[in-house]
Amino acid sequence: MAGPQPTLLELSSKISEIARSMSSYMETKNWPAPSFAASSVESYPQAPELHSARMMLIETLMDMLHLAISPSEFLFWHALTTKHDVMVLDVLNQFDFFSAVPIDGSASYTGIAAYTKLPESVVRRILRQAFTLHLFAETFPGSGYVVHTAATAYTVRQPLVRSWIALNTEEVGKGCVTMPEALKAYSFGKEQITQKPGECGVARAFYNRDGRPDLADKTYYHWAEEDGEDGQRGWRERRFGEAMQALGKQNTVTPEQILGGVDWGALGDATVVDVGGSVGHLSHILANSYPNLKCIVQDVPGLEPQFNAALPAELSSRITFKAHDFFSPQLVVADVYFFKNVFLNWQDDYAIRILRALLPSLKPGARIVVYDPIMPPVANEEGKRAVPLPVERLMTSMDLQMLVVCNGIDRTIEDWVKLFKKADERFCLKGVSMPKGSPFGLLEVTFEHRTPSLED
Ligand SMILES: C[S@@+](CC[C@H](N)C(=O)[O-])C[C@H]1O[C@@H](n2cnc3c(N)ncnc32)[C@H](O)[C@@H]1O
Repeated sequence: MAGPQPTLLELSSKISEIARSMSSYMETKNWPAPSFAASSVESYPQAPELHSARMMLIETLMDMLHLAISPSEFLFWHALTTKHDVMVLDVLNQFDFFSAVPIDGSASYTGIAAYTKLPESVVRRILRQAFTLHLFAETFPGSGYVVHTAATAYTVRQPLVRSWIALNTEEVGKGCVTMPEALKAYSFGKEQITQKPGECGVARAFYNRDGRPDLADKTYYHWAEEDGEDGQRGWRERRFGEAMQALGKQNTVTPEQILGGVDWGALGDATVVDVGGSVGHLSHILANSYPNLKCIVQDVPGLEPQFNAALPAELSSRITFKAHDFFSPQLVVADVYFFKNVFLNWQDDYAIRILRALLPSLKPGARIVVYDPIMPPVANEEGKRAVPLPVERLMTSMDLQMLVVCNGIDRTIEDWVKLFKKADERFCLKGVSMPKGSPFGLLEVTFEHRTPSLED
């Protein structure tokens, strides 16, 4: 890293300055600030100016923490602690420590051991590391009685987050461990990474351990759909659906940001196909905001019961579910095909197949709306970080999540332009809206259906 280096003192005064301005802003608006207590508010309010300040505060804190630890100790600490942080979260979740402690009271170690059916000695050791992450706490250090903190209380109030934790710790976490093995097997010494979903870290960990070529096209979704004994078949798929719902409930992204710059109202009585729409949470937002819209959620058949369970009665006449494989020709003629967080799962060969599968039903002027991460450039025109460090870190982690789970990718704007052109020259990128501070973008593409002329 060239150029002037920040000092601890400079960083600490920047931290105080931002913290002061955030606190006074919150006070003037009468907004309570989050605390460690179980009764704390769950998050900061959605105000763009507050969000920017918060990202800057986290960036500065991250820089200061790194400097305070020192370069050599950082490597030792990081390699030692982070995997145990993940393991501890996994154990808390799998053995349901969250229910073992009452939300408005405390539990003894003996009580937690009885509830979780784990030896008390291991309960104490797991919790001791958890406390260092503000996951549970003792009423006071050494009291022997454990209470919820704000973060663990969130799992009680929003239980779907537990499926998000499980997806990451139990499935993606194992895929991270086998990722180097997958890279050695399929990509080492090659110009490009393999495009095949069955050759990723998760495949190597679970369903294609021996690298069988006949399983190279098999995806995480196929595996999640079929895994499990008779009555339990599809449990991973259901849990994945819950994890997506939990992510959808995260209020860091507002419905306005998801719906972006598209003039949905101007569509009038239109049909929107929510392709790969999971249990329909995006369609709920759309149908709620625009009473003239009808939505058809298309996804794998196993998600239909969860779709039905999640569908609010007042929207049931306007949102329906249709099992559909998005690699097969699209059969529904619609005004808009909305793909939210779908293409990130697929390398270009597959993404192009998904786009081309739409062609049989695309009428002139039909729109394809894509909501997906848009990978920012590393640096802006001034040669500075293009996005704050915590946003950069979330983006790189999401990109690697795609790599590990399905050999997918988070694309830059240039990648998107190339992808649409390669899929079909008639796809025309009309606009991109990226809410400030958000890693996601909304791409609006129209299908310019030209009658071939003599020059063509
Ligand atoms: C990352 S999730 C996104 C879900 C939802 N759109 C959202 O934003 O929360 C990708 C979705 O694609 C679906 N999917 C995967 N393969 C599919 C296929 N071949 N045909 C249809 N849907 C598929 C999955 O079941 C899953 O719901």
